[in-house]
Amino acid sequence: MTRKVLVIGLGLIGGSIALALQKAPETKILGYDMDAKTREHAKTLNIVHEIVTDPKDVAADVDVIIFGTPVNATLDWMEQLKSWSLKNKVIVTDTGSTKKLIMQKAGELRAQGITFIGGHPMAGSHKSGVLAAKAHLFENAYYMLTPLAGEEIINMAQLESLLKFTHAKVVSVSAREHDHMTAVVSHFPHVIAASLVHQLGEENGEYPMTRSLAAGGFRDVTRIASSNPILWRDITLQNRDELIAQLEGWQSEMDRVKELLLNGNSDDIQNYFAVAKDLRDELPISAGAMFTSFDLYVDVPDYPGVISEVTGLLADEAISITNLRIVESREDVFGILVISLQSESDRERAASCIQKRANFETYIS
Ligand SMILES: NC(=O)C1=CN([C@@H]2O[C@H](COP(=O)(O)OP(=O)(O)OC[C@H]3O[C@@H](n4cnc5c(N)ncnc54)[C@H](O)[C@@H]3O)[C@@H](O)[C@H]2O)C=CC1
Ligand SMILES: O=C(O)C(=O)Cc1ccc(O)cc1
Repeated sequence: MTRKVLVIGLGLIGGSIALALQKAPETKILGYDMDAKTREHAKTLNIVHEIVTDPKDVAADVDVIIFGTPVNATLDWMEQLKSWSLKNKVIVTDTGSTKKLIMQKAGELRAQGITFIGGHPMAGSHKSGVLAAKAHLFENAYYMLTPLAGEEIINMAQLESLLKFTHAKVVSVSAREHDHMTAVVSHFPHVIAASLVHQLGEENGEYPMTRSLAAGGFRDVTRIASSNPILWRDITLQNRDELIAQLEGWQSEMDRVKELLLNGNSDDIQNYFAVAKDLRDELPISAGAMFTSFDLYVDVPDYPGVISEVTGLLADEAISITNLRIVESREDVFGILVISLQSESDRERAASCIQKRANFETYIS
């Protein structure tokens, strides 16, 4: 019997899950996204087997529902789910970065006989959207599940047997533990990254050259400030309490640093950095594909020689390419050429060259 999986929200995470789960035997992946362009891309790129126009219409026929939506949208969908007709044994899960409010809502679903097991793959990137989706995104990364207390073993086993096709390491934690730990290693660092960029922005008036000097270190610690603002608005709102606690901890840490600076004791200052270095160097090398290449997506018409035409244009302008792949090219639809470049500025130059000289549409996902 074919198992049917419905993925709602086909961006970076939903798209990647859909691609990974296509490897599960006898499994049909249906997908929905509220954005028409995303639906179109998901279809063209074979991210799912079938696109649906309204999830409610197919819900009664699916075995697993997975939300790949921003966490506030997931809460809205969970509310709507209460009025849908569903299979008795349906398993509903999500991929959201926060769990406390989602698992509260899961309790309401359980009261109506619907099984919801929270999920959160700990891999991703600052990129968003369906064009960034990759089948191997979750390989070797942790994938946290947050079952409600007393969740039936059979439901957990079924979900885990599906998720094994992501090749992630599945672990179960409580929603409270989840939101605390992710605040420390993920949510709060995003706030700090954004705040550093704001601080740089304030230099613009008096020292406009500062931003041109922002090199490796600044870029490393602020990469995640380029993430999707809607995603991070929702995560921040849902994990506010933990974030406020982190912020208070950070403020005392900054007071400690201020004290070190005021005292000006060189041993103490060196020791501050030495302890941090040891802790950082001892961090387990955690997997999970984090993408830092500068990819440019180009809609190319399907005619012979089109790829060499594009690469020729870039060569003319001395723009180096680090990788090139073509994702799906079917009769009468555009193929999408993914060109990896060495830097943001190379990507900008490549985009403007291709748009101007070939008149092909480009995206940076
Ligand atoms: N970006 C990351 O690295 C990671 C994100 N997550 C979580 O995964 C979820 C998805 O994030 P991404 O894939 O990164 O975001 P994304 O922005 O790449 O994709 C979200 C998709 O959901 C669609 N969408 C938004 N609201 C919708 C709605 N009401 N109904 C249907 N579709 C809707 C958007 O059109 C978009 O295609 C979020 O809950 C996020 O917290 C989890 C792990 C890593
Ligand atoms: O790009 C990065 O380093 C990330 O931090 C990606 C990420 C974003 C959100 C998550 O819930 C988990 C991982």
